[in-house]
Amino acid sequence: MHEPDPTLRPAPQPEDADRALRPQTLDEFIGQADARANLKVFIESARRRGEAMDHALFHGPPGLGKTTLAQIMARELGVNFRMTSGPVLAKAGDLAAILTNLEARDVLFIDEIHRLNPAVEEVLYPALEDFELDLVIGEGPAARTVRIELQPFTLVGATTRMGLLTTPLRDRFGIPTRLEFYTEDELHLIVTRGARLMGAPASDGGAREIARRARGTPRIAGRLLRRVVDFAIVEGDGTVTKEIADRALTRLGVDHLGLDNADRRYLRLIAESYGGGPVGVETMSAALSESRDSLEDVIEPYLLQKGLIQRTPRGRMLAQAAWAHLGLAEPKSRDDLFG
Ligand SMILES: Nc1ncnc2c1ncn2[C@@H]1O[C@H](COP(=O)(O)OP(=O)(O)OP(=O)(O)O)[C@@H](O)[C@H]1O
Ligand SMILES: [Mg+2]
Repeated sequence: MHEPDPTLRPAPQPEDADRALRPQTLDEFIGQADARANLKVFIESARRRGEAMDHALFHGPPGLGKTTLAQIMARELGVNFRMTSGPVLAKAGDLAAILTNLEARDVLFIDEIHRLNPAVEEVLYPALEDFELDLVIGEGPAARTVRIELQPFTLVGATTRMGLLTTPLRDRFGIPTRLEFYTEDELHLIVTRGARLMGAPASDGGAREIARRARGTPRIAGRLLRRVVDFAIVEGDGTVTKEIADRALTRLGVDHLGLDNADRRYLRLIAESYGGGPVGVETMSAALSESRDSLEDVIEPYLLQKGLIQRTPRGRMLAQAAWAHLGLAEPKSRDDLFG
């Protein structure tokens, strides 16, 4: 048995219900059809060859299933799942301790891999390519390098910010996979399955209302479902109907497009303070007291996907659909003003 490693944090502890809703196999996993079909082939091939699967990188907005997919991969490969994250690995030795404890073909999951310390990242390169570690032992004139052979393993990296990965790191992943927002139909299936697992009856219309307003994101769908079930139990007969879902989501500040208060504040700032833009992301970040990262990772991807904003070289601009959604009149175009 290995010593428990302090830098290996346990999987984050979401609400129990969240864990219960997590799909356990690739077949149970709904959506991401392309990614899933490809992974199935790579997993099956690695199994037949009896080798470690090639390293995989999952990127995309939060809550789309990166961690879930990594866990499923380990399960389907029939190997251990070890989990850590970029910011937790402070020193090269932290990573070395984890790597030397891996068993053959294990899956090592590194969340937020774009936040790896450069010194730690250096250690990772030869580990990924040749399953070797070069460690410096001792200091000063007595220092020497020892090479340690590792068991072949599969690194699964996850990031919300592909652009922040260094090129050498990105190039070492044989299987880069981009996760996309889910369609309303896919979320409908996810909500229906979730309601069944929670033992909460949901009408087709109720499940669809939640799906429509879940921002294309299974994690949000699960969260909204739990809140709607609360309302159904207290203010209805326990069934998730379209009416209960609509009432609950409106009370929670989730509008018909699935936008919440933070999304609307973002749009209103561009509309009301900057005449529709363009406005730079740093300015937005200061005005909203939100970190630039959370604007770029969490808020903007969905607004872009919905065609509510545009990114231009001079900053963010409101699209026509956003004015309509906010119920505001679009100002006359600058051509009209100056023409
Ligand atoms: N395809 C899916 N079907 C059903 N539920 C899903 C699916 N994908 C994700 N979920 C659920 O959504 C939640 C979030 O998934 P997960 O933690 O894997 O997202 P993530 O991409 O790792 O997010 P983050 O970037 O924030 O770490 C989990 O509770 C999981 O049960
Ligand atoms: Mg995750």
